[in-house]
Amino acid sequence: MDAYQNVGIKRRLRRFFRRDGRALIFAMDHGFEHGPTDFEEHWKHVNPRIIIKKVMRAGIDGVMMLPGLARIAGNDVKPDRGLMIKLTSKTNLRPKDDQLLQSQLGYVEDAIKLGADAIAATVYWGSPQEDVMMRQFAEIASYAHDLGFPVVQFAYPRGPYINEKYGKKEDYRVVMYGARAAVESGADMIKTYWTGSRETFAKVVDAAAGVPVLLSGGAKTENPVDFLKVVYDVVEAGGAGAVVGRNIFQRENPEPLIKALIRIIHRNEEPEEAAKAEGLL
Ligand SMILES: O=C(COP(=O)(O)O)[C@@H](O)[C@H](O)[C@H](O)COP(=O)(O)O
Repeated sequence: MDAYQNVGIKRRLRRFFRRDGRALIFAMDHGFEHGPTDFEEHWKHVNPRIIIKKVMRAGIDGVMMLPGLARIAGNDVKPDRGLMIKLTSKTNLRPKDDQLLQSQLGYVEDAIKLGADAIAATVYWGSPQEDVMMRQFAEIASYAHDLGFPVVQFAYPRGPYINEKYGKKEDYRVVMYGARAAVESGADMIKTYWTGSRETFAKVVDAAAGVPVLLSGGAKTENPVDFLKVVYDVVEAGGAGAVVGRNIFQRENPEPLIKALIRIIHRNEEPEEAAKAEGLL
């Protein structure tokens, strides 16, 4: 028999992942991490209740938010979809030297009170502050697991040594190192960067040894098909889907893009085919 908390972890993960083991999750932490200017393209989306209603209608599998935003809009996330609460963050206002640290801004209890189905935290692997984020993650994961909650790691390699040795943080060797570090530190789901090709992303997936790896969306692409192609390659590489912010909320009407992403992630449709079906081409 499973321990009680293992049942809780499995049940809660199912609110994000469909039977195919894949998920499309909407990210809405940009007002804090990047600043409200991220919403200026479509200013009404700065209101989480407006954009979350749109993504729900389009069929998104889950939503990720910081605790205070979940207080405002968590209830708009339908009960059969996953609510992920992230407990660490940083503002863009910090001095440059402190940008490589994510600080804890809430507690596991807060996420539980808010109805979370999963609890997330970032680790910048390779940062001079890596030790602080490892400890934060360990404390959050240990407590959340005890209470039956899955833990998501935003496993982002970032730091001076990485740039020196690998040239860029998206080099697959360092992305797969971050994914592996996430697995070995106890993550149940991993969010990380695109490595630029299907072949290299497949190595990241292998390094994660069965823990689902989701793409971190990145900046909005002018042509939506370009983004669909990346997500297609992610799932072809064995990735478990995507966590997407700007490519959704920086479009006035994000519903066709979300529906096209769902076709790719859950129905294995090709990018152009999915784009045509949703009127994007
Ligand atoms: O991880 C984040 C920020 O990463 P960043 O420091 O901008 O590389 C989150 O703010 C976002 O949730 C994540 O980037 C997903 O949103 P998009 O990249 O798709 O906008």
